[in-house]
Amino acid sequence: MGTSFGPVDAARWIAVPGPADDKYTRGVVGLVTGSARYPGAAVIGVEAALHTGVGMARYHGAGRPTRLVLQRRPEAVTAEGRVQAWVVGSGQDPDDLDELTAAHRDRALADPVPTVIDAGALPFVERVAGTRVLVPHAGELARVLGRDRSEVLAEPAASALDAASRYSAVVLLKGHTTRIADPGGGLLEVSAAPAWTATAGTGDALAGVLGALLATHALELEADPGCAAPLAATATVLHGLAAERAGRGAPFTVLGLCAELPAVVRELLAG
Ligand SMILES: NC(=O)C1=CN([C@@H]2O[C@H](COP(=O)(O)OP(=O)(O)OC[C@H]3O[C@@H](n4cnc5c(N)ncnc54)[C@H](O)[C@@H]3O)[C@@H](O)[C@H]2O)[C@@H](O)CC1
Ligand SMILES: Nc1ncnc2c1ncn2[C@@H]1O[C@H](COP(=O)(O)OP(=O)(O)O)[C@@H](O)[C@H]1O
Repeated sequence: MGTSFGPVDAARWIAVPGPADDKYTRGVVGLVTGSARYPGAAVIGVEAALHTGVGMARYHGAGRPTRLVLQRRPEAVTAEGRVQAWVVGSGQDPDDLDELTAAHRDRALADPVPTVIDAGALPFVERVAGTRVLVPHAGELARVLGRDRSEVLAEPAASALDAASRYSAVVLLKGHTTRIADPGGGLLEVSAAPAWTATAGTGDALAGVLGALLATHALELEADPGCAAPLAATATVLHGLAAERAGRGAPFTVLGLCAELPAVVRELLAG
């Protein structure tokens, strides 16, 4: 039904910095992820974004996730400032979120730049001012559509397309085959990841990879918001190939997946 999207396609969507670039022209991604309940999701998203390649990652959240992010990645910037893309909602429960994080979330959702909307931010999709990229798993998409999870699993492509049309969004429905639906009815399919990828936290990493790709393609997205769909497919390819490299037919950890991202980028650029 959809168009298959693979490594050759993905290689076209990796921004390579040139001699005239600085950290700001490369692109800054902002993350409002994690919470007291799920602090690790904050660390994973930042780790994934930095390993995908970005000029800067800004992180905004509560005290504990912020400390953990800085402990792992001192290069993360916690001061507020402009970003070219946001990642919002991984590791958050909208019914159990502190006021500071909720305020950061609401500011990010109102910023008219491309925004990755994950997990706890999905209920707020209609508030998102910029180009919307939803990254639900089947259970989350079911809640977004008001359907049963079994219905989404039975008709994944149609479900993703429905949500894309309803919310004028790119919808990346995660799974062994990941479907990327756009509001115009386009559908891309990516099957790059081993089934070992079904482990807690890999979705948080995917959101970070995608945030980095959106931030480093700000000019392309401004000229054509439709670029969000191939960029979402590219994130899925990078993530799947990094999972394959991290596990090589065996289990792996999410930080191990993130550590493989630069090698995957190198391989794709080498052709
Ligand atoms: N390290 C971290 O901080 C992580 C944080 N995460 C965050 O955790 C939050 C919740 O994500 P979920 O995808 O779990 O949320 P969901 O609410 O989509 O999934 C929970 C549902 O899974 C089912 N379920 C739970 N335990 C089960 C079991 N043992 N066997 C069968 N079914 C079971 C139940 O139906 C439950 O309602 C999100 O904000 C997500 O981003 C996850 O990404 C995991 C890693
Ligand atoms: N059977 C599978 N084969 C390959 N990849 C999978 C499989 N199941 C899940 N994945 C991938 O693992 C990731 C899981 O994301 P998600 O469900 O959001 O987990 P979490 O919220 O724990 O981070 C997604 O990238 C998804 O595409």
